[in-house]
Amino acid sequence: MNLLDIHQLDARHGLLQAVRGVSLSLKPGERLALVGANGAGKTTLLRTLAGIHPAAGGRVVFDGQDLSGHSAHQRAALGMALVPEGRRLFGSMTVAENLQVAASAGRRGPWHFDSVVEALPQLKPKLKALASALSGGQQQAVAIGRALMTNPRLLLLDEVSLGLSPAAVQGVYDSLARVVAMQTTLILVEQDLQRTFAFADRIVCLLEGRIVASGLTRELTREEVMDHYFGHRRQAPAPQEA
Ligand SMILES: Nc1ncnc2c1ncn2[C@@H]1O[C@H](COP(=O)(O)OP(=O)(O)OP(=O)(O)O)[C@@H](O)[C@H]1O
Repeated sequence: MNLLDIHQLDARHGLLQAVRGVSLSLKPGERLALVGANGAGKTTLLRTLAGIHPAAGGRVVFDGQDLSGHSAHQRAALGMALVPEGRRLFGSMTVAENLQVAASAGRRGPWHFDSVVEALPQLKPKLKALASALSGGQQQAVAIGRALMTNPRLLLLDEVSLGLSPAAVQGVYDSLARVVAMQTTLILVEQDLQRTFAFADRIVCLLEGRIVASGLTRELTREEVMDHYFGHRRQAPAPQEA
């Protein structure tokens, strides 16, 4: 059985339709990457799944349960966790407090304070530091840790490498490798196609809110994804003038 089934999902910002008839399914343990140019609708789609942004149409079924009318809090309790773009930590709280406060929103499971810190060892020396005093990579690790504390069955990760140094990005992806070893199902929004290809089982490309390409990572090339990314079609050569 699928963990997630999205049927014809629409989402709007006022008059602008940011997500248009998106349908996709996810099996337990799958790693799906959402790619697309700026403004393609990736963030809106993740936020709509998490219940932070309202759907304008369609249905989301999570583990057989229709989530229509479920609040973000109810979705978190069922096992959906979003790591938002920009991290949104509680800057005046310590790292440990940021992690602990998330536990109350979630489910019971393998993730607890000690296992999260073990998966994110860069946090160990920083547990008593204020979140606002951390580097970007460390803050990103806290944001991932905070999501893990809810014991998610589906982890939604929005641009986790945005604005980080190459070393910090590597640290975040090393942590994610430890997370997926726990069979966590996830949807990842990532601009770096090299990372996407190395990490995801399946890629879905959005353009202007619609799915324009979808396939197993091993069956796609980066060139094919880039073509869809910007809505380019390979054009036949122009006929030669006589
Ligand atoms: N709060 C908002 N108010 C109005 N329009 C918005 C809002 N947020 C996003 N949009 C618009 O909705 C569309 C989809 O934006 P969204 O942020 O979902 O795309 P994205 O693929 O995540 O882009 P990026 O990679 O730049 O984050 C864009 O046209 C964007 O301008």
